[in-house]
Amino acid sequence: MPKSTLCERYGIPRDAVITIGGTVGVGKSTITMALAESLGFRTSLEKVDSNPYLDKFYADFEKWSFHLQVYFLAERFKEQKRIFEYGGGFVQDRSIYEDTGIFAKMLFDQGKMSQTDYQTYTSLFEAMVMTPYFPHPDVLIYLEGSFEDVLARIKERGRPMEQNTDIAYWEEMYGRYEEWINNFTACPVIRLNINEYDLLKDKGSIQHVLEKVSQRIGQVRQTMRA
Ligand SMILES: Nc1ncnc2c1ncn2[C@@H]1O[C@H](COP(=O)(O)OP(=O)(O)O)[C@@H](O)[C@H]1O
Ligand SMILES: Nc1ncnc2c1ncn2[C@H]1C[C@H](O)[C@@H](COP(=O)(O)O)O1
Repeated sequence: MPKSTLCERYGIPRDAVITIGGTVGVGKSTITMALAESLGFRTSLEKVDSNPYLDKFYADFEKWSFHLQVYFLAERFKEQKRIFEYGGGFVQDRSIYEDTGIFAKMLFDQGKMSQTDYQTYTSLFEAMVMTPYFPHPDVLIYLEGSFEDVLARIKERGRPMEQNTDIAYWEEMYGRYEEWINNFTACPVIRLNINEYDLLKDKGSIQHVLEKVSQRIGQVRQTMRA
């Protein structure tokens, strides 16, 4: 079936922006690519291999936290601009809200980023959000699973810098993600448990995700009409 027909069948606008959120290793990149492929959308992926600070950051959080956050912010800003200029039709791997609400805040709270650096970072973020390039996504698909499953995926993926990171870092992040999503209101949310689909064993399980997106977009439209 042509991809445009799939969008029509599921009532997903061709200019929609679908953002995938969730903790490290939960499966964001995998579902981003599958969803974009099935809808004929573009992807906005996090580039890990070309990140000049990530390895250094994992080796010394205090020294590199500010550099890394500014780098991620700049990369996400460029991606937001690209999405805006194409007029949507994107699946985005991680939201900018997670950079600020999870990572930067956690580093500051843990004393791994100074107050001055955190303030500079926050004011940069606020200035960026005020530009036209930051419309809210149409929907955020939040991936959730047990901590044990997420940890197993991080191990299986095997990025060396992540293997050497203390388990407490992932545990703290996992807890913060739960709290963050419970209070998230910037756009409609779909909570998707990672046991509800398995794109590695069954590519067709993307249909289940499409149905959920379709239902949520339908609900939003109904609320707007009422
Ligand atoms: N349904 C699945 N079952 C088992 N492993 C999965 C599944 N989806 C993704 N993975 C694996 O989990 C690891 C992390 O996935 P990835 O998409 O890179 O996560 P993220 O982008 O959230 O960090 C990868 O090794 C990936 O192949
Ligand atoms: N804003 C961030 N601060 C610190 N580390 C970050 C940030 N965004 C992503 N990361 C790290 C976490 C992982 O090691 C890689 C890629 O993230 P993933 O969830 O695997 O796509 O970058």
